Amino acid sequence: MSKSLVMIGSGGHACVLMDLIEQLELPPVVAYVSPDVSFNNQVFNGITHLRHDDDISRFSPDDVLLVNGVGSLPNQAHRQKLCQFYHQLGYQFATIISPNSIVSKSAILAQGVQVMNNVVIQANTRVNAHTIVNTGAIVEHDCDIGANNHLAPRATICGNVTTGAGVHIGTSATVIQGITIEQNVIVGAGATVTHNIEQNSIVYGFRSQVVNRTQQHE
Ligand SMILES: CC(=O)SCCNC(=O)CCNC(=O)[C@H](O)C(C)(C)COP(=O)(O)OP(=O)(O)OC[C@H]1O[C@@H](n2cnc3c(N)ncnc32)[C@H](O)[C@@H]1OP(=O)(O)O
Repeated sequence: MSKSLVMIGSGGHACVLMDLIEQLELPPVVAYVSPDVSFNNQVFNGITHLRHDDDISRFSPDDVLLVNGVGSLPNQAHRQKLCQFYHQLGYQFATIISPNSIVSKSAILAQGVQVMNNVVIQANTRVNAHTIVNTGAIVEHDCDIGANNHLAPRATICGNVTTGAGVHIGTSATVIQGITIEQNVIVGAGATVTHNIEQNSIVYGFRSQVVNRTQQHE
């Protein structure tokens, strides 16, 4: 990666990405875009502050890559809209992979994917564009994770799971093997998903059922 970087956003997710960019010894972040005029965060000291999205035109798409530092929470489309806005202007996004993550050589990570610290992504898994695989998440083998997903901290995605676009897997949630989760689903924090989930659903909680194993196999 030889182009300089421009950070979109200046909140918590952007600060974590700034740490990773430093650890990875990537090219410098030459500017950040944030509407916040009273912003006072040491992480961005000395870096050009662009207050409006349109100010990006000070940098040619030929010279910079963008890093989407806007975090992702359920029911918030802001991050995705910004991606579309900048793509339409011809800008491309950097893919950031923490040096403290384990990513299989056979995994495929699309443009703009962000893999944070202590993530594991196993063999033959694909992660589509602009998805965040957040701190400590596990994505097992042969998964197909959709675009603009957020796998929140410590989410566990077992093997052969498919997710549609815009899915949020909440922190510490578990999806068992072979499940399909359709687009725009929210899996709540700590939930365990054992059935396929239809689009635009919210999944809460975990229902433990106790079945006598002897009777089960009679
Ligand atoms: C680096 C970072 O910090 S990344 C951030 C990671 N964060 C996450 O992944 C959070 C994911 N979000 C959640 O789990 C949310 O609670 C959601 C999206 C599932 C639900 O949000 P909302 O629809 O706003 O629900 P709301 O907060 O109004 O709660 C409604 C009820 O459901 C309960 N509830 C909410 N979330 C959950 C959950 N994950 N599991 C069980 N119950 C829940 C609430 O306690 C509340 O119950 P009550 O009426 O008895 O008090």
